[in-house]
Amino acid sequence: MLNAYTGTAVRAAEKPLLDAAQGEALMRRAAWGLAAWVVRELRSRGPVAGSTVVALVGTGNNGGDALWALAFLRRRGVDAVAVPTGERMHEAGLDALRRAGGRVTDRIPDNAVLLVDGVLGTGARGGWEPPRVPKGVAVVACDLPSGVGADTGEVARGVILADLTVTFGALKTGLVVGAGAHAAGRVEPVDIGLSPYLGEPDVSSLERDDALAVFAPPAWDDHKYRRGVLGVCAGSEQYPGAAVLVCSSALASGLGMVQYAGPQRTAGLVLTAHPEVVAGTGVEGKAQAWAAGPGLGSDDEARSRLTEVVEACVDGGLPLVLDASALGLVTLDQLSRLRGAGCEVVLTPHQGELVKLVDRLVPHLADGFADLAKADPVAAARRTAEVLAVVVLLKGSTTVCAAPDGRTLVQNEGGAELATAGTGDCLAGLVGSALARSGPNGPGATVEKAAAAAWLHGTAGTRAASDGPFGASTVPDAIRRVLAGH
Ligand SMILES: NC(=O)C1=CN([C@@H]2O[C@H](COP(=O)(O)OP(=O)(O)OC[C@H]3O[C@@H](n4cnc5c(N)ncnc54)[C@H](OP(=O)(O)O)[C@@H]3O)[C@@H](O)[C@H]2O)[C@@H](O)CC1
Ligand SMILES: Nc1ncnc2c1ncn2[C@@H]1O[C@H](COP(=O)(O)OP(=O)(O)O)[C@@H](O)[C@H]1O
Repeated sequence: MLNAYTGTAVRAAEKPLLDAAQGEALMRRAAWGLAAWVVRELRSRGPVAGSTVVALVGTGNNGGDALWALAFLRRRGVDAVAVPTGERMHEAGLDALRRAGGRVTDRIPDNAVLLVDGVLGTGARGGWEPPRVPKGVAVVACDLPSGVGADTGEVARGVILADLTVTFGALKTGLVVGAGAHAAGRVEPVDIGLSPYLGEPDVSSLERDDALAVFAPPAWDDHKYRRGVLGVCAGSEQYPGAAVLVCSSALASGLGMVQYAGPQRTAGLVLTAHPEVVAGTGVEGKAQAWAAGPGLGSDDEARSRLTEVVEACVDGGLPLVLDASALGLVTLDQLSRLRGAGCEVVLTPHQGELVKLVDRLVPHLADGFADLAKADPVAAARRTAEVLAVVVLLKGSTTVCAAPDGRTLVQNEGGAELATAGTGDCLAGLVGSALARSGPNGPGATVEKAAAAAWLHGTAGTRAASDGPFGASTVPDAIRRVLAGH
């Protein structure tokens, strides 16, 4: 599990150390870590000594880190060049650079092989206008790419995309969410001794082992009902394929059984693709969790199919994931009855569906909510989860999974290749599978099961993309490969 903290929290954690006159020591530790990563980057591209490294240096402590790092690099024989972006530079850092034999110029030298972005860090207010960075120059951001909001990942205006971000004290939320995560590239944290002062993380991310624990292989004495039975209520005359995608993904994740409830023609398609699915028109059976919504449509039949599933979950205290059409049909009364029955409930909207859901079910939050969902998806998912008292999995370039108590997991495994019709149906099948496998009383918080599904889905998407462009029907096979360790 990786933990990330808001920039505000990291600054608060620095405070006791700054009050104890440890500021310069912290900065030198940070700069030493940055310089070490720059050396590794240089080495992977060619010789270290004699290569030109330029740093864009802002007016604050972020610039100070960059100047100290340049001074350390100069001692390794690097041609270390500072380019100031403001009226002043950190005094001690500049002094260190000068003493080490580095130089200050007003433009990026043509022979620079690596650029350190040391303009703005956690003290940034808004964005800036970056200069043009020559092609082929590696970019290493100091603490975070300048212009990325450390608390949210919002990019205000102007940012230089980094190949690597070396971040100090702790991962920042802004480096693992949305545009900030994209701008940061690979992220390497450097320990500067803040851990005792950090408190609870703002958001966390599941790593491979955490996610695979949720999708663990069967125990030697398991039987099919112990491995989990997922009920699927998806697909319609208009969108029959959704039913197949949900069932295929659930099966690929290794369940004991998938039970399908839907009209005959759709059931026929499901059975043609997967004869092992137990299909019927109603919800009777042995389902231990339900996935409802993909391709259901919005007519009376869709509404009554969803109602049937909700009632089955309320009666049995079963977990339920609601996706796509179900997000436009579910009522506040149904959600409250599910909660009352102790059911685990996960809603899986994308940004547009979340805004509509809030408009319809939580009108008092609706004002400005569309802007919030765009700028700060973590806050938007959290607020909705809290008000509706369910887990919200908000889809997008970052998948945000928020629990009603505020616990939030963010996953970034998938790339934009997943933005193709039907991949959300696959994700619904995986969330359903995670809920069914551990059963209603099984271990692991609901939000972790949702995040594990997002991890598997994103990793499968990346796996599928490595073979070229793909459609959603390829995702189940990629899920199997990921679980097989290929
Ligand atoms: N505290 C420590 O000892 C440690 C701190 N550490 C490092 O310090 C970083 C935080 O440093 P920080 O607080 O000095 O803020 P920073 O991010 O450099 O930016 C603020 C400066 O930029 C300016 N400015 C703001 N917005 C702007 C804009 N849009 N466009 C242009 N200018 C803008 C603003 O100037 P002002 O406008 O206020 O005059 C101010 O001077 C942190 O990320 C980490 O790298 C580590 O070394 C560990 C030890
Ligand atoms: N730019 C992106 N980067 C990474 N993943 C993305 C991106 N865009 C969409 N996705 C993922 O693709 C899936 C699309 O789901 P959804 O919008 O419900 O599609 P559909 O309804 O067609 O199945 C989600 O899991 C989402 O997180």
